[in-house]
Amino acid sequence: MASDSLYQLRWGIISTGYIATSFVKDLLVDPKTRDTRDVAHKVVAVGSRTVESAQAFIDRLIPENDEVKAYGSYDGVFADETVQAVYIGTPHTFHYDNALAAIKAGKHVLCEKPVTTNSAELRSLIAAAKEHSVFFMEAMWTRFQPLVKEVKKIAESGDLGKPVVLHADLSGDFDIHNIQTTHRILDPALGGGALLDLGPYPLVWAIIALYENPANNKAHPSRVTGAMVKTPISGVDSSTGFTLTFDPTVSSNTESSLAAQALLSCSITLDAPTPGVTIRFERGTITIEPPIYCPKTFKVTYLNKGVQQEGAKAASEGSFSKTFEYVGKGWHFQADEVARCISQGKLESNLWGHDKSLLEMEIFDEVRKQGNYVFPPGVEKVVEAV
Ligand SMILES: NC(=O)C1=CN([C@@H]2O[C@H](COP(=O)(O)OP(=O)(O)OC[C@H]3O[C@@H](n4cnc5c(N)ncnc54)[C@H](OP(=O)(O)O)[C@@H]3O)[C@@H](O)[C@H]2O)C=CC1
Ligand SMILES: O=C1OC[C@@H](O)[C@H](O)[C@H]1O
Repeated sequence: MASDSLYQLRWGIISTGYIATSFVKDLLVDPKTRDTRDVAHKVVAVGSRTVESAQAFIDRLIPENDEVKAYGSYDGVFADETVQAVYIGTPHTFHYDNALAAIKAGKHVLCEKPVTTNSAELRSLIAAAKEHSVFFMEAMWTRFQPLVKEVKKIAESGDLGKPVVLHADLSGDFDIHNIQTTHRILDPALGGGALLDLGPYPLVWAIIALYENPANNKAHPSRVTGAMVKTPISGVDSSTGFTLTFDPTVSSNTESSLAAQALLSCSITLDAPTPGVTIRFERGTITIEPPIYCPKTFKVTYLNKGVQQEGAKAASEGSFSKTFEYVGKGWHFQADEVARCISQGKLESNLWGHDKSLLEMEIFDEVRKQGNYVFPPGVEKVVEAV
């Protein structure tokens, strides 16, 4: 594709709940409002468990487009030849089956977080996507926020030194004493609890600031610890704390000089704290204001400590803050990445590739193991052979 031409991606939408609605509203925002000029989006089909719900979704969100097809099943969207890419917005425990069906139908896939319920399911999906030569990505929208690009630039410039400690929390009060136990946040059969729903966000910040730091050289954390508080209402985790330790290592395939820890937490009974993320470096601190999934404001404070050390760069004095604004809620940036990758024939994103989703799911497996959170039988469609 020539770089000055516009590539329009034709989407099929799976499910009609909260996140599918939010995503489609953002797909309909004019890409030029965010200075995106190379890609654009078109919704061509919507699949729901009932055709009435699919049609109501279209009437509500895309009333002026009478070419969008409504299907009373997800399979209808997978079989639709006009659909190039499928967006999956069902509860966690359906992601594996829905994504696999889409991949087998030859569709590119953007699947909500957490991409699967465990790492074995994800490995199976990655293998299927490669076999069918389709693009596959977890909808980790935070990674594509404009603020993240800027924070990474500062964090990796060397002015602040290396990162040492990262604190991140995403909590949200779901009023768990007054909602039904069949709500996806409480029901273990839907992968309920804080870790799988909110945990991806503190973790994505650890991946952005520590795992992706060039000094880490893509080494995995050498230790992961986790502990869970379970609610007696349904047995799912109401709060989870987990830590990742990155030790300097030299091995046959990696050499990392990063010595850092991430202290991460999430809760379904509390509001989000401020700041939501604190990244402490040798010579300064970056804080991120909530919501940490689509943050708009960060602050950098320079300590100017140790600048006399040989090789240390002199940092600026004091502190500064920066705020970002854009039209829409921020889900469109990941859609642009999907369209861009597909237009370039890529099967995964460089920014949020398969390795990062796999790291996420392996960490969640370990934290659930240490927290003794076992899903009901049948939830995990693929399990690792022991
Ligand atoms: N990226 C983000 O910011 C967010 C991501 N999410 C993620 O999106 C996923 C869905 O969350 P959310 O939109 O809040 O959930 P909702 O309950 O609002 O919507 C889920 C939809 O999935 C479909 N569905 C299929 N089977 C079932 C079932 N057995 N029970 C319930 N729904 C079913 C339904 O659509 P239909 O009837 O049309 O088939 C339903 O509307 C989760 O994995 C969550 O982690 C959620 C919120 C924000
Ligand atoms: O992804 C999410 O972000 C915001 C939360 O409120 C929601 O439950 C979660 O799924």
